[in-house]
Amino acid sequence: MSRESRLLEKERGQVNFNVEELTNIYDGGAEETKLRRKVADVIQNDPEVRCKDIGMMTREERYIDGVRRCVYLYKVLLPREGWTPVSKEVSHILRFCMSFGVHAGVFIPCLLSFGSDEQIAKWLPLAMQFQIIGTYAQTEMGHGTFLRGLQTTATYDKKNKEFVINCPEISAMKWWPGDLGKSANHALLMAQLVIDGKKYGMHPFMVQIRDLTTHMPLPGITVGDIGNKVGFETTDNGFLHLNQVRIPRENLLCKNAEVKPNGTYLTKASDKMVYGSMVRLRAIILESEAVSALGKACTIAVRYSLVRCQGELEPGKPEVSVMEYMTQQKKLLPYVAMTYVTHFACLKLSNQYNAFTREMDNNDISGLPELHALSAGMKAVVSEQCSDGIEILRKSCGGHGYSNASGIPIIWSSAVACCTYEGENTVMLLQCARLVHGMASYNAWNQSSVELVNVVKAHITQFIVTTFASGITELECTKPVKNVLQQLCALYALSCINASTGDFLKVGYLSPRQCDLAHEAELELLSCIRPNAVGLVDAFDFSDDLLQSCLGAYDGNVYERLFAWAKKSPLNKTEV
Ligand SMILES: CC/C=C\C/C=C\C/C=C\C/C=C/C(=O)SCCNC(=O)CCNC(=O)[C@H](O)C(C)(C)COP(=O)(O)OP(=O)(O)OC[C@H]1O[C@@H](n2cnc3c(N)ncnc32)[C@H](O)[C@@H]1OP(=O)(O)O
Ligand SMILES: Cc1cc2nc3c(=O)[nH]c(=O)nc-3n(C[C@H](O)[C@H](O)[C@H](O)COP(=O)(O)OP(=O)(O)OC[C@H]3O[C@@H](n4cnc5c(N)ncnc54)[C@H](O)[C@@H]3O)c2cc1C
Repeated sequence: MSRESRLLEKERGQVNFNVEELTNIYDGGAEETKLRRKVADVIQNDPEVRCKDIGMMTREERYIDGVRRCVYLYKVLLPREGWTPVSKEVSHILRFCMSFGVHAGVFIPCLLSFGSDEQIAKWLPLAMQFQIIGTYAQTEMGHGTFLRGLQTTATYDKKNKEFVINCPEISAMKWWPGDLGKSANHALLMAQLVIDGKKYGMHPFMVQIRDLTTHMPLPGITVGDIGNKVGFETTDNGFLHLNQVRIPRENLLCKNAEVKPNGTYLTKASDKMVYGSMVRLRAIILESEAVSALGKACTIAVRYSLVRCQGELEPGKPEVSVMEYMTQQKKLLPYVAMTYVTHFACLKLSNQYNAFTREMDNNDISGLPELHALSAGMKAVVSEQCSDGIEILRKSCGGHGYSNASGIPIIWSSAVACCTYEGENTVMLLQCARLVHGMASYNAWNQSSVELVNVVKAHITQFIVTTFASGITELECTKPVKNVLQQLCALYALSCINASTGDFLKVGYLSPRQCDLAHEAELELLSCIRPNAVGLVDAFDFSDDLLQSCLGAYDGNVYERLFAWAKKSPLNKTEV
């Protein structure tokens, strides 16, 4: 056993709470843990679909690997295991990053949100069996945030009972939709509806873009991949230009509004229902795309920091693990706390979303404005805090943190996108401010928007802390687990306060002495939590396969893994 493995084993011996109990709480119960592990075992024991190290792959190899694994998953593995795309098991499969995230996670749910019963009956079975592969095409080259500015039009042709879809200029081209570039043959396309020269705003249309046999683009369609990005390498974000493309009248997804054969426009629900898909995604992607990513980065950085020996605390004494340095504890442990605290706040948000969908089934959408405000604010605050944290955790691993061998750069490159998609964060914060504080006149409004953004960040952080604090109070668990959760709650709250003492001092909410006390209390908590650090990240229960990290493996064998990984570099195929 290597020295590093022995160090980690010693650390695990001093954890003072039941790690399995905390895993069960994090998962939402022992049965959930059992289900998640069963799925992980099935995935990891099937070489056709298990996670592999993509660190050395080209962009094209990563895309092809993601598509191949995904098709195998749906065509072979799910039927073999007796699982359907809506089985609970599949919700755990999304953790194993593959392609078709937008098809499965956006296109299909939006079809269910916007389609009539007949339209769902027509397209859903095809989508579930991948006979059609869809994208959600809303954003254009020239507009992403300002939806009322979208330029793609859908003009109703009464004579032929068709819509004519057109991108009037280059900036109207759809740009960014995931799975669009090479995979999708259909698009759930958002366009401005026009009837007899009158504009009715953004509406959803089902548009076939490729031939189902040859996969060639249909007439009037120009489609392709937008090129290399910061991350999301397994996803072919694409461009789509439509030149006078005709679709049947029946392809307007008409749960909320329809156009009669004679061109009469009939609305059936609030025009805000068209925004529903964005509320849903903001409410449910945070856990899988931001918080889970932070948990992986914490696992890697904590395990590595416990085995990385560097320097002496006392001259002449043996080298210590970098986790003994208070600065390292300050870098890592508040983000371990954030993972737990935001995980449970996101759970509350998704529960609120599910409650809203039940109200919506009874035609009650009165809760939509509040849910829009909370989901927009949470999406902005949590995605930013998590992605900022992942970068701090990467830097805390020194040089090896800068290598793909650590696994953290790939984790960060995917998580940070959550600050932009589904609503750019600043815009989301301002939406939350508007709904929480009311809309002043546009000029007073723009002049105060910088402060409003900060006010909303504080508002949402307070929601996160109070949600977790009340959740712990109600939680039935052993005392050691409750104690460590209370420490994490206090650490997250204090780290947020200490990052903003200026605001508290400015308004006289805290005195300078109280600010000193808050700072001292945080340092004391770091020391209290330090002995449990490895147990807290072990409780996330990320397998080595999921982490794909030479620094964060469960056994701590960092150096052997690093060297074995480097030797696989394509540059090492030849000595010269
Ligand atoms: C489980 C998932 C699995 C896999 C997926 C994995 C990864 C996903 C990766 C990528 C997917 C990404 C997809 C996308 O990015 S899709 C595109 C997302 N785009 C956006 O979010 C656009 C953001 N812009 C907006 O939301 C609006 O334009 C904005 C709200 C910013 C401004 O609206 P507008 O300009 O129309 O004016 P306002 O006066 O501000 O609003 C009008 C009115 O409507 C209300 N409103 C606005 N938005 C919403 C909403 N979402 N829900 C409810 N209500 C909304 C707003 O409050 C105003 O109401 P009122 O005051 O009563 O007039
Ligand atoms: C990885 C990834 C995947 C994506 N997947 C999809 C997809 O599947 N389907 C899809 O339709 N789209 C997708 N998108 C596009 C995404 O939804 C948009 O990029 C996003 O909505 C932001 O819009 P934008 O790019 O036009 O930014 P802009 O709105 O142009 O933002 C640029 C800057 O302007 C500021 N700004 C804009 N408006 C305001 C305002 N009113 N007040 C104050 N500041 C403002 C913003 O804060 C930002 O700083 C994806 C994007 C990414 C990165």
